[in-house]
Amino acid sequence: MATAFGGAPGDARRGVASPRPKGREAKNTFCRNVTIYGHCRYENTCPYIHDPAKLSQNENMKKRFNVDSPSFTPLQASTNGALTPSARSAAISPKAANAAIFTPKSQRSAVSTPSLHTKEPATEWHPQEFQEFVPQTFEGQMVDPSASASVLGYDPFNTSSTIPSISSSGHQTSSINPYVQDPTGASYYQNANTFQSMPAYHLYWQIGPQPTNLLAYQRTAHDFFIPDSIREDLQKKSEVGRQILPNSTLPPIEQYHSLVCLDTTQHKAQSVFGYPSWVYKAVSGKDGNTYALRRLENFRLTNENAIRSAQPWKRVLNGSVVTIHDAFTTRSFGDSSLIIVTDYHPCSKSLAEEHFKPVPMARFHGRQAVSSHVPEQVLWGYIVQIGSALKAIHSVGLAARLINPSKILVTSKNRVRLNACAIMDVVQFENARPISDLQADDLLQLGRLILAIATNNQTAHLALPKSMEQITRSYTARLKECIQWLLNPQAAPGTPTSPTAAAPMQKDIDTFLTGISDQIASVFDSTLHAEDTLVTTLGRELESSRLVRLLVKLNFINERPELDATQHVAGGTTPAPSSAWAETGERYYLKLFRDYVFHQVDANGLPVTNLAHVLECMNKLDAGSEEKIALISRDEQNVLIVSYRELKRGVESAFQDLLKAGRSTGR
Ligand SMILES: Nc1ncnc2c1ncn2[C@@H]1O[C@H](COP(=O)(O)OP(=O)(O)OP(=O)(O)O)[C@@H](O)[C@H]1O
Repeated sequence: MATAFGGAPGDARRGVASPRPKGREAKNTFCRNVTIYGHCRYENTCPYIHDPAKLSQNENMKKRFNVDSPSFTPLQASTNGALTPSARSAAISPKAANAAIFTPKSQRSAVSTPSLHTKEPATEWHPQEFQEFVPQTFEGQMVDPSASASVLGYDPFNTSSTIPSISSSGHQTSSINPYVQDPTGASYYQNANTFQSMPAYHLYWQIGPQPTNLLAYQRTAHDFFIPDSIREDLQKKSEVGRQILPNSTLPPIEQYHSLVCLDTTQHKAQSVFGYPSWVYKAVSGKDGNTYALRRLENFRLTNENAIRSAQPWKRVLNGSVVTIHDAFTTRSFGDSSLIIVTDYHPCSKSLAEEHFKPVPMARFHGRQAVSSHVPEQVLWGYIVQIGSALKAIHSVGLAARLINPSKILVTSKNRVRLNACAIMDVVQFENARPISDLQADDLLQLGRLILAIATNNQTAHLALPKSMEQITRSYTARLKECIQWLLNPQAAPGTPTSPTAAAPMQKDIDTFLTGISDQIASVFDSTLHAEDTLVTTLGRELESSRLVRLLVKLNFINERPELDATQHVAGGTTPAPSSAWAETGERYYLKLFRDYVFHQVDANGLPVTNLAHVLECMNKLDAGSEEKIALISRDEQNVLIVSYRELKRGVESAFQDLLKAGRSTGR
């Protein structure tokens, strides 16, 4: 059996001597027999030289370097390093000028590192098929990098249907903007207009930390989708946000309809507002958004200006304040009620529910669960977030007035928002206190809130020395100092707050934020980490949506015999109705590919539902990989060997025909 190199297997191991030289080569070689045995038995017929004197002069000269050797001449500067045309270079075919740029193998194969011991399959070279690589996104948009955006007339924020670009000839051309709604929907699919063999980007670009024990090309199924916890959380929120009560007796209020009560308490006593209060989720008929409506039952408006005091709150847009949208009174419930319209945060609960809700333990016959210790970092998170909310509120001359565990919403893990702003301004409009008093009171209430959560006791401030002892035992001196500062009454002018301080300590939100700046930096850093994680997650979803669009495309085109008939009538390329998808048709393999991807069965004929297989196939199809797959007909009589590249070409052409057919029939 001959190997690829023409020798018999094992030749190399047996150490066979190299073949005897022939012709001119032999004439310049001294016979080894003369060297070893002193004479050659075949001197008459042996092609080697037996007389040392007969060795050619040329051969000797070649081996020595002497004065006759040609001197070294560098290439002429004018040629810029290029070889001057010589007889040798002239022999190269002019076609070589069109040859593709050399690309190292390792770069060509992005799939895996090529093994040094594996032979590359011999590929036929068709120069017309291979072009110089140009990233697709910029194909036809090669611009002078020095050209400014204004010269190009390109406004990245303009949503007009085309993006002007400069062609290689320097003329401005228009290319499709894939982000614009287009009636045909064609531009929504990547590479809609042309067949492109390689995607212009690296799929599944990795951001952030990776599992270390995987090879470069390996992925886990989780790498393709957002983490289960986030997905579950978002899905729950979406479900709860869309929830409606079919037989609800709650009336629509103004433009708000589909009311759902969010309060689980059946019997309402007077709440912190002085009125029984209810919270509803409702959909606005004006903008279709969902809002939270807080209703204060039996509220009588005695002064028109009272309701106007909610107006400035609309301008408080802070991440730690539930945004206020509107305030009005209504008689829709059969009484006179005050309604405050705020942002709706699905699946949220109050800080009271988070930290003070008794958890009955069935195993211990109704006894309450032992309180759990709240980590200090969580408490600092609350302090910084509420501090930021107070900064936004105080700087527009308002006061939060209610910093109470039941009126602070926990909208996601450790994310809190003040939820009762504006209400006290309306309700206690007549007996309003000076704003400086109210703002100082905000700081005091914040101190009580943190003390209550840290000691797991809502009335901890009533037994302050004992509570502070508890804080000393469980938390750092830094946190204790912070709580003490907040709980201290406003320093009177001229009273130094520390023995070393000459001037009285000013007690306002700015002083407070300056005092906790180290903690703000640490919370800010955690927020940045959380943001990085979310961006990574978003990146994964980007690729999932790409696959969804490819799947949609596949399903649009697969098995459309009726479309072939339309094309035939409309002058399409398909020869006869339904023939393209028939067993002899040019699109038959797309049908088989669908079976290959989705309808696989195991050796026992049982369906295989392997997500990794589907993702692998879809990505290879999208990339137009050269890899070949065997597609087997359903009766198992025929096997078609097709590359993903051919499949991709087939998908594109079928989809283009589909679009053409849609346009020609006016659909
Ligand atoms: N803006 C909002 N978005 C989403 N849910 C909210 C919103 N405001 C309140 N809720 C939900 O409504 C529930 C009740 O809120 P509320 O402020 O009435 O608390 P409460 O404990 O019932 O206090 P009170 O005894 O004063 O009525 C909260 O636990 C929360 O789940």
